[in-house]
Amino acid sequence: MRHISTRGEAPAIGFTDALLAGLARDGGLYVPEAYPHLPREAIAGFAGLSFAETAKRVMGALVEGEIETPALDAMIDAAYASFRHPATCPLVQIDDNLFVLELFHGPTLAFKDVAMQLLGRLMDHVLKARGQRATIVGATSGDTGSAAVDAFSGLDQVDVFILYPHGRVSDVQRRQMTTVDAPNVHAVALEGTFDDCQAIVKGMFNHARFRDDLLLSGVNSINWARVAAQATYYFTSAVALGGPHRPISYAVPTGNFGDILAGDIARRMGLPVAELVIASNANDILPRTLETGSYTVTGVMPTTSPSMDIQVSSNFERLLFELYERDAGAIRGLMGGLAQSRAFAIAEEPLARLRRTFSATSVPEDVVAAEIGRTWREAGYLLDPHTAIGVVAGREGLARNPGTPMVALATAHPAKFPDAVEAASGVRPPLPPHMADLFDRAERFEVQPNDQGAIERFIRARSRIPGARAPGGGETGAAS
Ligand SMILES: Cc1ncc(COP(=O)(O)O)c(C=O)c1O
Ligand SMILES: N[C@@H](CCOP(=O)(O)O)C(=O)O
Repeated sequence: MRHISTRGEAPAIGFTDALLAGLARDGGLYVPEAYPHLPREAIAGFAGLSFAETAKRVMGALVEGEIETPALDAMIDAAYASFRHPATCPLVQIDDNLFVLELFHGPTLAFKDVAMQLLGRLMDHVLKARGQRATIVGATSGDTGSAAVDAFSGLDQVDVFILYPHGRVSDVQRRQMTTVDAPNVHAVALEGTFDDCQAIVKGMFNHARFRDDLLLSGVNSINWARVAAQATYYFTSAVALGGPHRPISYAVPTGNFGDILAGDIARRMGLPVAELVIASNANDILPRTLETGSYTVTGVMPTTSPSMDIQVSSNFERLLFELYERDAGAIRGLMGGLAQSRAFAIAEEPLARLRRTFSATSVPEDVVAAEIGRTWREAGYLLDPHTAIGVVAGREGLARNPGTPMVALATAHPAKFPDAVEAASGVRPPLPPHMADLFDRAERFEVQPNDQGAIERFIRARSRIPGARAPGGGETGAAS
């Protein structure tokens, strides 16, 4: 299967090339030329399968033979063996027809592990087979970075540079990134926001000389393999609740639009999904876009759900590509507008499609805290602030459609955000035993200015790729 760029000006490539490429060379994001379709009977046949067995079928369809099946299956088995729950991603019922899908049983306690544990193995496998090295760059508001550090630390083929917004991630998130003593891992505290980190990462991909010298690769959800690997849990949860014989709804705490896009991918692959609800915190660019048709970037507001303190939702571009019926020229126009004036307007028909297939809500801080308290009192279940936003949105969705089961994605373990959880519920969630000494470990990170040139010099100086330490020429790339 070939993968094409949403901007239409990069060559079509296979799955493994898309895996290593991250961002396409025209600045766009890769998507498959056509989504593989899983027949209803095949999805029904997932009933009773383990998470890993389901992943083999879902990822098998998306990888489509580009990696030999025994090798892919072994990597999937190893990835999900790292989870600390026998069901990998269990469902827990917290109210009538309302379920949370716990995605946080992986090594770093957030949903990112589901894809990242597999991505690390896939990249290592492909790089070794090709005899190549890579420099992985990532932007994080806290969770992608910790998951990437865990998945890639100590690997010979890669150096990892993670940019996070200085002072804007939780202490647990920061320490997960800064206390890993592996020479190939570099945690960079950027003096800026997550959007600034993401803009620099995209800018480095758009700087051809730097990208080529450093053999750049990405682990954010701009990487097609990341979002593809997240589709599995929509299948496992839907089938557990009676799918595909009845549609299931999902409320998804959303920032960069990767997790909810994975639900849309599952739907395009044939899974009956009733509603996909975008659940935002006070950084409400997506609910505003659905309401007004105008995608307008404003300043980022710090909240108790810092991983969702995002204004530029990268993966929305993949959805726009579908809403505009794969008109890459139209996407180039919209993204040009975004780069120039921090805004674009969605045309009437694509907007109508967007409103038919998604709904959205923005949850204020006091409501997040109230939901954590309510769910603890009524169900004895402790939500992290991100998950609480999904639960609020899920309750709203259930009020619209009480007969359809609603799954709120539990994207992080409450112990990652103990201060907010304690303030809202009176309970301080402890870290699980494998992380109990996190606050005793020494930290290692470097503060850097919000400047792409400075970050490129920082990376070159620490690269283990022969020749990459020499300063490169050429213009610095832009973020769009
Ligand atoms: C805990 C948590 N919840 C929700 C999100 C939002 O997910 P996405 O960026 O895929 O929309 C993130 C960050 O990505 C996160 O770390
Ligand atoms: N919330 C994320 C932001 C990056 O998202 P990604 O899914 O594109 O990697 C984080 O925790 O880093």
